[in-house]
Amino acid sequence: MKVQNKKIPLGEFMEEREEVLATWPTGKDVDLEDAIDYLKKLPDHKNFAKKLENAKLKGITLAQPRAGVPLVDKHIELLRYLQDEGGADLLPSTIDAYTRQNRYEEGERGIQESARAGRAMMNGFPAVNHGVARCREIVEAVNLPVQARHGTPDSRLLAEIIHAGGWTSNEGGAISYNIPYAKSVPIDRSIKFWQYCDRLVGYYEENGISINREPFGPLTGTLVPPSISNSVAIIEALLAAEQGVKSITVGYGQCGNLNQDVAAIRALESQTKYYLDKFGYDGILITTVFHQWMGGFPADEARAFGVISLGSTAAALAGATKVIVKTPHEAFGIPTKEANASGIKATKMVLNLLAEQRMLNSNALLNEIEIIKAETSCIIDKVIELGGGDLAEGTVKGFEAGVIDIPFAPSKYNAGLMMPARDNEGNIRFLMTGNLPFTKDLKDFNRMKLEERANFEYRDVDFQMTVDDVFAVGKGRLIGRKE
Ligand SMILES: CC[C@H]1O[C@@H](n2cnc3c(N)ncnc32)[C@H](O)[C@@H]1O
Repeated sequence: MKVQNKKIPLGEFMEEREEVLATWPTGKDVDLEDAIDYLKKLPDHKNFAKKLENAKLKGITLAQPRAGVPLVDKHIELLRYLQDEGGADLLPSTIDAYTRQNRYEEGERGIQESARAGRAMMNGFPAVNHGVARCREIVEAVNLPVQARHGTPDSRLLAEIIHAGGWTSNEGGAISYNIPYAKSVPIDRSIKFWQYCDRLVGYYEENGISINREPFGPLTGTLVPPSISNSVAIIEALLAAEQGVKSITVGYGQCGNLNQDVAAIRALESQTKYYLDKFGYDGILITTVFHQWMGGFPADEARAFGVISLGSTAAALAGATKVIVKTPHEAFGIPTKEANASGIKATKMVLNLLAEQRMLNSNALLNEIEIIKAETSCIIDKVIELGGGDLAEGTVKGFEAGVIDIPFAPSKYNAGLMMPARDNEGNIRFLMTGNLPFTKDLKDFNRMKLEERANFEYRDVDFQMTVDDVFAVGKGRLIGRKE
């Protein structure tokens, strides 16, 4: 399938909408004129893009949980609790796994079973099955903006329903909701799916409605080097801007070394701006989101709060616009509303204590920013070259060539030739670069940093470092030190 990084012509887009809205009965309730009218009436404090813009202006970091249960009344109860008791600044609706695979029949069954059982029989909120009117009930029941968070390669119908339903942000992207989430969705298909979602946001923007888009930063959430996740975020930001998206939140998942985590956010924000400017997209509101630790969590709740507080510290010192909150139930699964609220409270305690503080520009910080930017530029510039100047085509070719390569990704379209490991301070480095287009200097730098650790631990630089690092945090350490 031919892909092109070009804004979808309105007529072509409207034609495709007919087909998308017909894929499930609730699609027929989406009426763009009615949706624009409804969204125009939403107060600013319920608009995701506006709340992020305000936070960026004030230099504050907002706290947002993940949360989703199958039934509307229970979901409203949950979100109100996280708003009132937890103190959330922004609200999610985490979408269930069936909806993420467009398996709406099972979504329907999941709703019936949850109603019958009196408890959640699915791991999220099936927004497509519930439809526009019920999504609006949620927006009307809370005082905060609502965002769809999920992992859907084909989010076209979901995007139509949630935006018409008053949810003013959608998370995801052609790479970030495909490669880490699906085994066999071709990149060219997910690029087209997400160009549609972004074009829908572009249509709302052309009609005076601000809607935020948030590429999923952490990807597989397992030892992902900052330049890999930053490259993906910037590529998805550029693809979104071409379709008319004006509010973009680029994200990053905490890796654990405080200096590298702050550097990653600083590099991400400035390089996103650099590439958007370079390709002539102006007037874009760029914000950042820091995801608290996405890897294995300690089962002990007190230790879990330690991890949550470290992530909050990194987000605050980095000056991220938003932080995604974990809960003390992370090691077990879907949290209770109480556990979810306590994760937010712990996070906001740290954010408030650090409100007036930022990581200072030390040599270590500036050097790490430069390394991340240099690695990221190598990847993005090569992707554009492979595409003959077209970013969409270059992304397809980039994955085929292993120029973009995400560690531990399930997708069969991911090369899987690169391998990460931590250096002696816990920074994520490249143990193997596979076909990543790094300069010799960058490869030598990464090798040198891993040799420092190997010498310190009297071990070889090898894959065992990676294996030990994968399990370290669950065991209460950052670096998987040789026993
Ligand atoms: C991206 C993965 C993250 O999403 C979290 N998650 C997934 N579904 C839900 C859910 N339904 N409620 C709260 N958190 C959730 C999960 O715990 C993990 O931290």
